[in-house]
Amino acid sequence: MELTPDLQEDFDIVVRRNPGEAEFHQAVREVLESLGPVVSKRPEYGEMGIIPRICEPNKQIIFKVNWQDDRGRVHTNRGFRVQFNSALGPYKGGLRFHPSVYLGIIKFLGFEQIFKNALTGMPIGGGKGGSDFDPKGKSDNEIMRFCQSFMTELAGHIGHDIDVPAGDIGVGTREIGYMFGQYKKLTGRYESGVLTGKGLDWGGSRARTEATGYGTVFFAEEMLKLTGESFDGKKVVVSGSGNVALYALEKVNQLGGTVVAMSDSSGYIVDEKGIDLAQMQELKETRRGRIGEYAEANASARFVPQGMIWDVPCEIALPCATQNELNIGGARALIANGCTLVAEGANMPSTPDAIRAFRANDVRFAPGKAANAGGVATSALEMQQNASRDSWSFEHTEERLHDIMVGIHERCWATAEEYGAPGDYVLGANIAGFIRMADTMMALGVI
Ligand SMILES: NC(=O)c1ccc[n+]([C@@H]2O[C@H](COP(=O)([O-])OP(=O)(O)OC[C@H]3O[C@@H](n4cnc5c(N)ncnc54)[C@H](O)[C@@H]3O)[C@@H](O)[C@H]2O)c1
Repeated sequence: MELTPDLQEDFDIVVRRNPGEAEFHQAVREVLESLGPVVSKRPEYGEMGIIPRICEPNKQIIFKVNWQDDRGRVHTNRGFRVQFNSALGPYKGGLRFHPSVYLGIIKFLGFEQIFKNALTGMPIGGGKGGSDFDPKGKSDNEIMRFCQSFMTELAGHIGHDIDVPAGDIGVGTREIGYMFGQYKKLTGRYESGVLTGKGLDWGGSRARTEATGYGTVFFAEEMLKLTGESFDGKKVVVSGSGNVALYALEKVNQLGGTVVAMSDSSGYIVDEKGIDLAQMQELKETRRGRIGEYAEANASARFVPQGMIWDVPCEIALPCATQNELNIGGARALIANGCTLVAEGANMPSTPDAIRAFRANDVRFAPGKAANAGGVATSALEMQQNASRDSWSFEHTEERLHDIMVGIHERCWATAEEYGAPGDYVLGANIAGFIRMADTMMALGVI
């Protein structure tokens, strides 16, 4: 899609200033493509330089992380924290440990995060961090030593009123625990609100583990309701088998749908009988095994080591693994097999040409910054519980999450309609998130 000349100029500056950061350019372009109608309606945003200010992170911190493996060998990784925008509250966003991590990945995720957090309506700014450390195959002690060393470098930059990291790919409750322990030791303070995704015994929130996957399904449920449909009896494909994917599976099951395929980076499994949650949790959360083992244990399932999970016929697709995992080939396969709804549990899993194909073929499409916002929203609920030294029930927290997702859906839907693009959740999410941030930045002055 073409950009208006002013937005093109803003985008050219982003590309020039951040060379080689393809994912960051992709995330910025996708947002700018939606903003044409807003900046022409509200020229004051242009006069106050809101867009260039939003595209430039407040701070980008890069640090060295040395650690020793179980045989005493020394390794050096790189750590990142990008504090993108704090107009609406302390920086908030996860930490990713994966060998593909470099500054461009963290910036794309941080940029997405500021719009997502704005959309939730909660008092949280946007940030993201991580490391090129590969947790795969590491012992528990190696993970602990890495997390401690990472936090030794990060601790001086975060705090419950400054920046509150959480989990993402490769970072779950175990890693948050080791990092929280090290932060406590370094600072001498029990500052519960400095990290979210904590264990329930030490300040975590019920339903946080489930929140991103549940929230994605709640969002898709709202989309279905508009045409009088539900998950009941629907065939669903969920990519990934990590935190987001597992709890999307659980909620789809609860709503009467059947998840027939899931994946990890080694391939995918198909089980027309429906994938069993308890077995998958045991395999992925407890044993941390490879997905092919599920097919070895279940006669009704088969493992496909190569190829594309999107070839599996389904009515609903929930990409919940990683960025750019659903390309034009995947989109064409989904469309040809009759898929009518795609909701992103992962961040930016669909490539721009895949999204264009969904639009052109009337496939309802929910972008991650709206559909997966339940995770960060529940992190904000965890911060609320920490601040009041309270602990809510699972039911209460899930109900809050559900209400938040219904609210985000409504906001995206109404905004898309207001700007003349009914049903365009990409445009609705980008504009609704942008306006809340832009108005706040105007109110706070040029700082
Ligand atoms: N955890 C959260 O609360 C949260 C919130 C919002 C968005 N997200 C996004 O959801 C996605 C998944 O995060 P997660 O927390 O479930 O992480 P996770 O580490 O628990 O799981 C990641 C999953 O993706 C799979 N995967 C990674 N690279 C892959 C590849 N190249 N091909 C196929 N599968 C691959 C892994 O095997 C694993 O199953 C990410 O895009 C993340 O940014 C997570």
